[in-house]
Amino acid sequence: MQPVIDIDGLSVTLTSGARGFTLEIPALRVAPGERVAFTGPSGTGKTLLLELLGLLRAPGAGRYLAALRDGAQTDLGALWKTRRGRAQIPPLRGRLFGFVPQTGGLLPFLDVRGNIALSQRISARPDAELIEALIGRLGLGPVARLHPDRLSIGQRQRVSIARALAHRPRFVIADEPTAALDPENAAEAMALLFGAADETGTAVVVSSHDLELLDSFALTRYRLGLIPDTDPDRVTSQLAPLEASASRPAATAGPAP
Ligand SMILES: Nc1ncnc2c1ncn2[C@@H]1O[C@H](COP(=O)(O)OP(=O)(O)OP(=O)(O)O)[C@@H](O)[C@H]1O
Repeated sequence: MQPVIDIDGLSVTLTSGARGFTLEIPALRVAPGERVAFTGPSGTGKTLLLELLGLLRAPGAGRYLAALRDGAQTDLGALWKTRRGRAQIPPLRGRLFGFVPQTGGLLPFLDVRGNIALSQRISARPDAELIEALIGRLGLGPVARLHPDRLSIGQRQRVSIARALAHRPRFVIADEPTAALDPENAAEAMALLFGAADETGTAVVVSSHDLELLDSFALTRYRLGLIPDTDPDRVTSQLAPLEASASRPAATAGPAP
C-alpha cells in the first residue's frame, strides 16, 4: 500500500545564539488510515516534529513526500524552496491535514456546528451530512448550538476532533490532544478521535506523554531521544521506531482489546 507520508532523512535545526537544536527523522512512513504515536521526554522535539509534518515549518534537508487523495505524490519538502511552491502551502495544508491542538483552539464567536464547519469552509469542501454525522459520532448533539464558553473542556476537545475530520483530510495531527483532560475524558477523547478517523479513512499522528493511555490503543510507536554530543550547545534529537509489531492499518474503532 502506498504510504500517505513518506519521509527520508528529514531534519531541521533551530538556533538561538550559540545553542543549536537539531531534529532528525531518518525514516517515517505512514499508511492510509494508520495510527502513529510520537513519545519522548520534554524538549525532544515532539511539537517541532508535528510542525514539520503539518507544513507549519520548513525542513532544512531531506525528503518529505505525501500522497494526495487522487494517488499523486507531492514533494512537500520541495514546496518550501520556491516562491511559487510556498504559495501552494496554505491551501495544501488545509486539504491534507486536520489539526487537534492541546486545548480546543475553537473560535469563540461560532457555535459548535460553526466551529466544525470551519475546516470545510477553509478547504472549500462543504459537506453538511458529514458535520451532522460527526456531531452524532462525538456525542455533541445536545450542545450543537452552544458557543465554546458554554462547553466543558472535554466537549471542546470533541468539537476540535470533529473540526479536524470534517473536511476529510488525509491525516489528523494531534499535539498532546488529551493533555488538558482527566484520565477518563482523555481515554474517551482518544477513542473517539481514532474511531471517527477510521470512519473517514484518515491517518492519525499524535504526540503524547501519556504512555499508559497510548498502551490502551493499537498504535505504531516512535520515540524521540537525544543523541549524546560532546558540545553541550549542540543538541540532536532523533526519531526511532519503538514497536514495529504494534503497527496496523486502522480497521476498528475504539481501544484495542
Ligand atoms: N530558536 C531555538 N533555538 C534553539 N533551540 C530551540 C529554539 N526553539 C526551540 N528550541 C528547542 O527545541 C526543542 C524542541 O522543542 P519542542 O517544543 O518541540 O519539544 P517537545 O518535545 O514538544 O517538548 P514538551 O514535551 O515539553 O512540549 C527544545 O529543546 C527547545 O529548547
